[in-house]
Amino acid sequence: MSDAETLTLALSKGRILDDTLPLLADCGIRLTEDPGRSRKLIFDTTMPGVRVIVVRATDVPPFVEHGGADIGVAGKDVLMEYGSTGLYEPLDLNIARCRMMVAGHPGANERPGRLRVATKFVNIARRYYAEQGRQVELIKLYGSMELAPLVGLGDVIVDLVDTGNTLRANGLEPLEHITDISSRLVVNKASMKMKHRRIKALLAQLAEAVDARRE
Ligand SMILES: Nc1ncnc2c1ncn2[C@@H]1O[C@H](COP(=O)(O)OP(=O)(O)OP(=O)(O)O)[C@@H](O)[C@H]1O
Ligand SMILES: O=P(O)(O)OC[C@H]1O[C@H](OP(=O)(O)OP(=O)(O)O)[C@H](O)[C@@H]1O
Repeated sequence: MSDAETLTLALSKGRILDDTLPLLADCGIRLTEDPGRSRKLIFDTTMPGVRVIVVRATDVPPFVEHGGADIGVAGKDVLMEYGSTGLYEPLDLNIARCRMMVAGHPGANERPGRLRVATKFVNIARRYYAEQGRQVELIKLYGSMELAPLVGLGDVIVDLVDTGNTLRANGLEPLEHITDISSRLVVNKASMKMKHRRIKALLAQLAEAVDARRE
């Protein structure tokens, strides 16, 4: 199959890969090697002309927007933080569901004056507090946000919460709900035109697989 007909799908290791592989399998697409056991970054699949690349979660939007992949799966958090309009986002895959929350010690968000907010989601936090008309100081972190309020690095955090176990284990509480999060299928705009027939068919299959799981 020529390159013009090959579909490249960008996934990220971890939750997205774990949750997307069963959906792809429902569409008859299986990786020919286990990505969990391989150091490879490009995987063939059982569907001719469909290959999967494995990138960091935050790298899925730039890979898809700039043509390194035709299609990708990314969390809404990652897409909101990325902030570009250069991607189509045609399908909510309803996987990796969680909530973007403000969290901290009880009442930490009610502290008067400029709130210090530790987060890896600085763009989302900036927009959220701008809408609230609240002055904040943002402290950019790359992980383990829950640690910040425990050691006095910021008053609150903006982070993802699912079961609430991580917050509880660290004596913190969810304080404000910012938005619900799930993973979305994103498509390169040029690929949508050039490979329309193949992408449309895959989208329809995935939409069906997502619906079947809701039932
Ligand atoms: N606790 C959670 N429950 C459900 N979904 C989650 C949870 N945490 C994150 N997610 C979703 O899964 C996506 C991928 O998260 P994952 O933890 O696998 O990667 P990451 O740690 O953000 O990536 P990286 O290690 O490259 O920084 C997130 O962007 C988010 O949409
Ligand atoms: O409410 P819970 O079910 O406890 O989930 C919330 C945790 O999940 C995510 O971290 P993740 O597990 O991805 O680890 P990370 O810090 O390595 O990103 C998020 O950043 C929280 O720490």
